[in-house]
Amino acid sequence: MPRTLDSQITLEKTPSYFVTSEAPRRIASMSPETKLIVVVRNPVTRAISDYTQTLSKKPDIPTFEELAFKNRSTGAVDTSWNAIRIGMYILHLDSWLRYFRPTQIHFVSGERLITDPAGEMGRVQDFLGLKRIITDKHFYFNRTKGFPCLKKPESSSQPRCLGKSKGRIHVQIDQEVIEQLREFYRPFNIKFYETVGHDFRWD
Ligand SMILES: Nc1ncnc2c1ncn2[C@@H]1O[C@H](COP(=O)(O)OS(=O)(=O)O)[C@@H](OP(=O)(O)O)[C@H]1O
Repeated sequence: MPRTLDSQITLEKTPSYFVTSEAPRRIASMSPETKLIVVVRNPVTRAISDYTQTLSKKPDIPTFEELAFKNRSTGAVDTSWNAIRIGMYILHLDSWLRYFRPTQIHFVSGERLITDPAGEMGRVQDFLGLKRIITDKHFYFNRTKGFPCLKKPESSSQPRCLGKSKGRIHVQIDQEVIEQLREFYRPFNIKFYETVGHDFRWD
């Protein structure tokens, strides 16, 4: 990590930290007062998004249904498949809570990050103890992209949207499969809401 002045904070982003079992201990031993930010979205949508991304790189993989279930007729979900396992947020959170206080962890709603980016960024800034500099005026909704974009990032006078790999069209999944996965995730989601004290309304 780079050194910082007292007036600065260092931000580092690695999506896999949250689901890496050794990460909490290592980060806590480096800096126990670290603040952690995790973006979470409906785990069913997350799994489909994850699969869509993998499929775009490896078109020959089995279908989503084949990977998601150990046994489709009994509805036994394959929790060893990463796309499924990552969305069992409460299991991962439990490992972090062995090393960090709940107040050190902030969860961003992936859904609200799209519908209300300024609101979500406002809460992130509050969590980091920063003045609310990023507000509504920094975002606009780009109809072509179908997502909010930044009006003017610091380094440029041009508007900036996220790249093509963010916000791609998901593969179509049978409604029945979606329902089975919703059922599967419900108890994990409920425990997660109780632990973080916020209902993300995925159920
Ligand atoms: N403003 C804006 N523009 C584009 N995309 C946005 C935005 N805000 C959130 N999202 C959602 O971010 C999802 C991709 O983020 P990931 O964390 O999955 O990306 S990655 O794993 O680092 O590739 C991506 O998921 P998919 O829609 O499933 O592709 C988006 O829904």
